[in-house]
Amino acid sequence: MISARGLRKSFGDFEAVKGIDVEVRRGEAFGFLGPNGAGKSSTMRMIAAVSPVSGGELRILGMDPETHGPAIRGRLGVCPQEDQLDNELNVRDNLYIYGRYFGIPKAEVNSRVNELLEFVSLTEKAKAKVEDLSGGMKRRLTIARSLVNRPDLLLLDEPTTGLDPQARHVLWDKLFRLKQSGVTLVITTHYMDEAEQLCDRLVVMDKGLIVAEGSPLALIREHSTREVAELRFGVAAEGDSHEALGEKVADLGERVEVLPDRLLVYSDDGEEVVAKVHERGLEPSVVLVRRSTLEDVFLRLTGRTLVD
Ligand SMILES: Nc1ncnc2c1ncn2[C@@H]1O[C@H](COP(=O)(O)OP(=O)(O)OP(=O)(O)O)[C@@H](O)[C@H]1O
Repeated sequence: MISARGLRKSFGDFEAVKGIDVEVRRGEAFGFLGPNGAGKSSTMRMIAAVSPVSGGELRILGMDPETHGPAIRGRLGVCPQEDQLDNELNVRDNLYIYGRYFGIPKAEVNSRVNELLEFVSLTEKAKAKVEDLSGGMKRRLTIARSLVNRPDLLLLDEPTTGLDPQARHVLWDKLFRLKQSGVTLVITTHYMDEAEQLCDRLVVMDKGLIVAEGSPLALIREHSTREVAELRFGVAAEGDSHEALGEKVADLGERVEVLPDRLLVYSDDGEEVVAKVHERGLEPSVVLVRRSTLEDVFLRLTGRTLVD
């Protein structure tokens, strides 16, 4: 569906995407995970055929975006980072106008709109004004709008940024069902839980480069341990700095990360780490044992957290 080789994007002297290779297969949910400024949106805009490629090779649905932009755009669904809905129109008309814009005949557009309203659970809001919708409803309407032309490939740029946890889960459910219906999804996100929930495969991007690639599970297995013990110490605990405390527990795991507010001890058995910490007379004020996530993978590969 998408094939990129040495893909680059420059803005003047600044290179936002520094030569990446990406292969997205039909029917999968593929993610670009990375912090703000990693180059995810710049990549997505090239894939959407709305921003020219600065270097390398890109094929979307087998076509070159430089020569086949309109043909590509006609077969894509694009859900941008910001909802660009028409506030003057009601919910239904937002979809209707878009369908007509794609040249779909009136009768067909009407049944398509009904179908989409049903799919995103907005049938009862069909006559509501866009400005009266919640953030989650607006996102769902934006997704419905991006599906008007029955795309094979749906591009979603940060689909749940700014939504509350419940609205995010509702949206994930809709995206999951779309994937089951055979639509290929390409998602950018800086939420590792979103990437873990939705993506079959993903690339981790940082500063315009791909730093890792694989399924969420494979990435975690390859770059982290099964569990992590998070230890927080009170102010001036033991009279030691975090670095010094990190030294004291360094041998308890495969590795230790010293963050400004906590220590992370990586081991396959977090409870055992905690027991040994106590045996050494150290008393963290907060202890949490959890499984490793993509956040740990990112930290391992870049030395930074995703929200830095
Ligand atoms: N039109 C532009 N002109 C100049 N610089 C740009 C432009 N668009 C993006 N950039 C820069 O390119 C870099 C990558 O931005 P991009 O939006 O692709 O990152 P991102 O990973 O999508 O982050 P975000 O989550 O903030 O959108 C950033 O440093 C950004 O400031």
